[in-house]
Amino acid sequence: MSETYETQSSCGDSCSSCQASCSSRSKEKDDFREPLNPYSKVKKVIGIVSGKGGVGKSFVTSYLSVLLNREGFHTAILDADITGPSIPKAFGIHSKAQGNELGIFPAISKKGVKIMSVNLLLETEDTPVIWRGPVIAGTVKQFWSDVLWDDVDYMFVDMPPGTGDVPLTVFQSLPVDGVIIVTSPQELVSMIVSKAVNMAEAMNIPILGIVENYSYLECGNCGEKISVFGTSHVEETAEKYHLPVLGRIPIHPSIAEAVDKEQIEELNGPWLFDAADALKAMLGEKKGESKKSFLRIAIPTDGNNNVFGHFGKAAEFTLYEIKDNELVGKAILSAAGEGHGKTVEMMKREKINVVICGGIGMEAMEGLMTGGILVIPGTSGDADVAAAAYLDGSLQENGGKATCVCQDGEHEHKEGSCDCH
Ligand SMILES: Nc1ncnc2c1ncn2[C@@H]1O[C@H](COP(=O)(O)OP(=O)(O)OP(=O)(O)O)[C@@H](O)[C@H]1O
Repeated sequence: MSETYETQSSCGDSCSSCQASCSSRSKEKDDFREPLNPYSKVKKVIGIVSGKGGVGKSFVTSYLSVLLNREGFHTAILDADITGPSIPKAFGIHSKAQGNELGIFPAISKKGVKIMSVNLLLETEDTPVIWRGPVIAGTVKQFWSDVLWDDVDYMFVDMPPGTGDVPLTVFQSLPVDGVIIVTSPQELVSMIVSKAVNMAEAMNIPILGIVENYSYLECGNCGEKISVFGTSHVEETAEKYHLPVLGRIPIHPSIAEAVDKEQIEELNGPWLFDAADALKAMLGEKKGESKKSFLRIAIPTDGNNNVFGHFGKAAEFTLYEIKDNELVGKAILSAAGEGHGKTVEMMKREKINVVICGGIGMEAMEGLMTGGILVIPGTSGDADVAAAAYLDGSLQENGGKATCVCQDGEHEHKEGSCDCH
């Protein structure tokens, strides 16, 4: 890449303490980047970086997305560690990415974390990715601009390890709002963290803090903390760069087990609560305060509680009101089947968050998505079952992928089915 970043900023010698809103960095950064696709809104992009490989960067990325998702935030992971993608497996995702003319659908975990990784595009998961820096950066850019992320509060980017050409190019491809540096307690740590700090500062990206992984091992009998990798230097390193320590994670069998069993969303541990609080502060949320999750799901139904085959022709929608993942209300909304334009407007008026349907025209889908409504097409059968499947995550994994997104007028609309295939 011929362009280089402006390393000076109006923030003085160090940009590590400056906030995401620092105007001196936003303009010059934008010049390098693809725009986010028009159907997505991402509030904060957080890069998880490490000065070297194998320090648990992917675990920190995944677990932070899980913690904030648990609190009701919409979280996503862009797996930019292209040559060593390990994120989908930790969430038990083995499906392939699907798409349509509007873009690529990310995989959605059981609890609702959106994930895009090169592993979702490979023929088989064990195919090695042997690509050079510019190709990797091109793929990461596409993950940013071609994936239908919808509405995301925090997008976590699992950066390629190290501070060489590849992570640098990836950094330049994305509008990162802040980075968290992951490290381990070894002698080398100061030098490795220095490199990561220098890289972030050269890019004018604020550093949110340092997380130390593999900090210690706790004896199961006496509770003694054993420093397996030697005495930690994280505090003095953090002090040197005026950065907070956002977490010290022990070597813990439950972590390795949760990742190996593909159940990271079931893991419980307090190790990254400070990091989660620092991230919440970026969106003005209070420490320890949980964002309540209210959800309004609309499903076109046929009068017998079955999913009706075409969104725009449905005479009624069944509305499900959800609070904290529990059904708190169910009602019928009359739609009169007046066509997709009026139906889209009705969905916006009714403040619907998710539409689950059978077939849907491209224009209607576009209208809903630009209104910030998540669309899951290709669903049939009992509407209650579909709504429940959405809530437990199985609809996103199985249904909705057989996307029946068809061009209006190019197929017959039959009651309860769509003929576009
Ligand atoms: N604190 C921990 N205790 C136990 N196991 C851990 C811990 N942190 C990470 N692991 C395990 O170590 C392995 C490597 O972790 P991870 O994939 O997160 O590293 P990484 O830094 O992303 O690696 P790379 O830089 O090579 O991409 C994983 O199997 C993970 O489950």
